[in-house]
Amino acid sequence: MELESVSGVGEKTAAALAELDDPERALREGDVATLAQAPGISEGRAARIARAAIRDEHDDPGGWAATSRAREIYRDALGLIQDRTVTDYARKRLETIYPSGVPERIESVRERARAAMEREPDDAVLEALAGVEPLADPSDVRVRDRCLATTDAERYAEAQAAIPEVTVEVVDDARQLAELGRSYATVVALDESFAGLDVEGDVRVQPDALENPADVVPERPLAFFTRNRDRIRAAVAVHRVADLDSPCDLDALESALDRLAEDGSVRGDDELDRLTVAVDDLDAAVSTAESAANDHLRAAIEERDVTIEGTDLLSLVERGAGVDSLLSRELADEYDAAISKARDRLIETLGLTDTEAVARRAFPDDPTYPVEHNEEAVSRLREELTAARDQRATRLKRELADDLAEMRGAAESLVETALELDVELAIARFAADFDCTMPVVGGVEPEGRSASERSDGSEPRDGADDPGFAIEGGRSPLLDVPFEAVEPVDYRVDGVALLSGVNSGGKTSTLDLVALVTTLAHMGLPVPAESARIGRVRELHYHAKTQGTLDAGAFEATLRDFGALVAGVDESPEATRADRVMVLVDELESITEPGAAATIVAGILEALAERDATGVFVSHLAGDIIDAADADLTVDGIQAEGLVDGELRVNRSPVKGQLARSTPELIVEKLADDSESDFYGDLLGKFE
Ligand SMILES: Nc1ncnc2c1ncn2[C@@H]1O[C@H](COP(=O)(O)OP(=O)(O)OP(=O)(O)O)[C@@H](O)[C@H]1O
Repeated sequence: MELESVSGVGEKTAAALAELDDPERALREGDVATLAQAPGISEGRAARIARAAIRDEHDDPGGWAATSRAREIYRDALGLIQDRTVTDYARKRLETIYPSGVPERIESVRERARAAMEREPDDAVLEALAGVEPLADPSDVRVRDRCLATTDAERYAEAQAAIPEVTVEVVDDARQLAELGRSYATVVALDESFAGLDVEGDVRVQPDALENPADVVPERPLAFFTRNRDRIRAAVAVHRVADLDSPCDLDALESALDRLAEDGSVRGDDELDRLTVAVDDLDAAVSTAESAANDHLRAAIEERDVTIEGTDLLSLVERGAGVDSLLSRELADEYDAAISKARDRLIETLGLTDTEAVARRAFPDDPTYPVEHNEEAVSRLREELTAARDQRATRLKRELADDLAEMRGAAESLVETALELDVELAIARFAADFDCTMPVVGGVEPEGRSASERSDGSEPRDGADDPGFAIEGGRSPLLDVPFEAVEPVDYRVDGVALLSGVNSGGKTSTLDLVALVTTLAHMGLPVPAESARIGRVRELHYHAKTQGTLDAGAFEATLRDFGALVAGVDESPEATRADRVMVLVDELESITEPGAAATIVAGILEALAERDATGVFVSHLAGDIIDAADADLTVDGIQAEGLVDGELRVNRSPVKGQLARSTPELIVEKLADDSESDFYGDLLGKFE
């Protein structure tokens, strides 16, 4: 896929995306989280790019939500599902689900949503999901205990490029190589010419080392697991609690991860632990052993009566000799015992085995008082212990890297499956929380079968493929009352209809419900209704109520919008199904004075009705609009069933073909019933 061929992706964005490991995959799969890792690409932009890529794939012109209110309803619908995600990934991933008029696109999401609705959202799974995140790139690895060596300048550059984690040294000869052997725990010589060379330390001759970098630096493959250890573990936990099929032996993966410490080292190896402690505690152990020797020697000297002949004393004083020679003569045995104690103590404290001989040299044979360790021997011991520690650590890393290497693909798929499960569970919870069902969209049944292609010979559902919509038991989660208190609404419209109703009867809420159900249906998602049939449309135009009368300029602009809308539908006189639009308008009359408004709304409705559009226009002027219209217009009404304790009791489902009585009329009627006076009766008569 050419990155620049994605709509809206210019040269700069394409360059940013190209920095990703596999931008084509991320685009194809709508992986917003990965796209957002490209430099300078925000999450919002990443979601737009992913949507554009999906649109391109489906030849989808976009722009289904054609007005700002329609886009708000889409955001609200998406928000309801996003609120039910656990991971940030799923939240962003859902951004790639958008309303579309393209049947293949709708069906591909519906397929997924159907599978999602089969899932049981379980608290334990949600808890486990909390630790899952998309896999991150490991940070750069730097290894200091190993080096590569070569005599060849070209090979040097090659080595630097192939294994940048270690230092590459140029050597002239075996002597220089041997020197390196003393500075590094392991030296890998790249030249064949060194084969058979016998030098001290861990110096290997491996001419093919650059072909297998993981062998030299097992830290490289391990870095992926070190960086992502906790995420992979969480994904394993998700697979266990959700009882998902796993691509590898989860126990083996977990136990391998258990061996990996947070800093990338291998843990749980007694020998490595011993060597690590020995290096760390060496100075302290030497000084304790030294003190023990001195304590022994001091006690011995204190207890001892030393007889010294006069001539000896004289010679000592004359020669200015120290007491050492006296010590060696008189206390040789005691000194030996003290030194031996110090050596044993050092070996025992550090648990030394292979390096015992060097450790013994840390305390000299020649008697001195106080006893002093031999710094050179201690340094040598430190070097040997450090090299042994590092060599063991590398060997263990190599073994662990080998074990884990074959599980990398499985680990990646575990994390991906867990994250995608979160997307599905969010849809499942949305569907469960709001009693949703899969709607019939554009004649395609909930289970994905087209009404016109029934292979089992059964009759298609009546009117499944018709324009308009029919919602039964629709309950909008966007209402300002708790969902349990939302009264179900039945509403069906074929063509265009005026919706009248008492004040606060729920006209705007009904439009919102129709917009929400239509939007969700075109996203390929379940809808909050007992059942719903939605005619497929190319665009949704939802115009919210304007606050107050518009000035001349704004009024003209609004009229132009409607003019363009009508003209847009008009462009395809053979209005095929794919060209249909849905228009929802709330109290357009508020833009200007009532008389003119009724005439304008009537004109727009007539034009839309002629063009096979689906439309609902909420209006308090429904009666005047019908009068102003030349054609027959349908008017539905949200009726008050009466006044109870000064409150209107409303039937929230619009009654087809009935102009709703207004609130003032209902109040006058109540007063006429209650009062003796003829005034109210006469007033009531004027409403007819
Ligand atoms: N289906 C419903 N179930 C429960 N409450 C509802 C329902 N529909 C509407 N309501 C309640 O009625 C209130 C008024 O609804 P809405 O604003 O839709 O009425 P309206 O007819 O458009 O009012 P207006 O006459 O001001 O245009 C809502 O805020 C909500 O509290």
